[in-house]
Amino acid sequence: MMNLTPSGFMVSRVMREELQGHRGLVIWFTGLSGSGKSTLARAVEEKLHLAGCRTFVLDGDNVRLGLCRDLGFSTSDRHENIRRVGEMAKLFLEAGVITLAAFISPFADDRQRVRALFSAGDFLEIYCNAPVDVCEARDVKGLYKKARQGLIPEFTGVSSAYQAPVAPELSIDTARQTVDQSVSTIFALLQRRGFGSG
Ligand SMILES: Nc1ncnc2c1ncn2[C@@H]1O[C@H](COP(=O)(O)OS(=O)(=O)O)[C@@H](OP(=O)(O)O)[C@H]1O
Ligand SMILES: Nc1ncnc2c1ncn2[C@@H]1O[C@H](COP(=O)(O)OP(=O)(O)O)[C@@H](O)[C@H]1O
Repeated sequence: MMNLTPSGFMVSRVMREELQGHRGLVIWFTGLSGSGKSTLARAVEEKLHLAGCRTFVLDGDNVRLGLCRDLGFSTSDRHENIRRVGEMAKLFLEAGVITLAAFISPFADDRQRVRALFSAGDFLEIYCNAPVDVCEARDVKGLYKKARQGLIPEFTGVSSAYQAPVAPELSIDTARQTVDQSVSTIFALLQRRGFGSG
């Protein structure tokens, strides 16, 4: 394409991980608006941080105010949003960080392309599974109400599709579980993968 040569640096991912004492990881939360992605990403991050891990949360709302401020919610803009976030998560992984990405990421092919950026074991997909009526009843930001009034076009679950993951590493029923139960379920998986002390 262009005349680009990736640089080799003196400090590798493995050297960073050895210095800090744990591996990097990408934990990707997908689900409807209000399904619990941000809540769980924040809670898991806090617990990992207190256990001495280097962490960072990438979240739809904050990324869309900066890096992706030029993007809206059309299918092609969501596609570009998830592509950029996937690439950013890859950079964070090289930096050795445990990255918690919380994006609706409604389309299966976009999520698959993100997954393909990573080696097995470096990427965990967590489906925050709650029916749209539960998310709508929560209406954390009042967006469902606006979407039903026709004030927000292409709103996921109302006027834009959400394709549920078929084989995520974890599917969490956030409609039935408490936040604490969901955090424990995630930590059980992380501990099986050698992360955190619980
Ligand atoms: N049309 C439409 N559809 C869905 N969501 C909308 C829309 N307009 C604004 N918002 C707000 O944007 C947040 C979702 O951004 P994402 O980057 O996660 O979306 S996507 O993955 O590109 O589909 C989403 O945040 P969460 O509620 O945390 O999911 C909303 O606050
Ligand atoms: N098991 C659970 N996991 C995550 N959130 C839950 C759970 N049970 C109830 N909730 C509530 O659901 C809401 C989810 O909102 P939020 O995390 O902003 O969702 P999202 O980031 O997916 O839009 C919060 O008010 C949270 O307290």
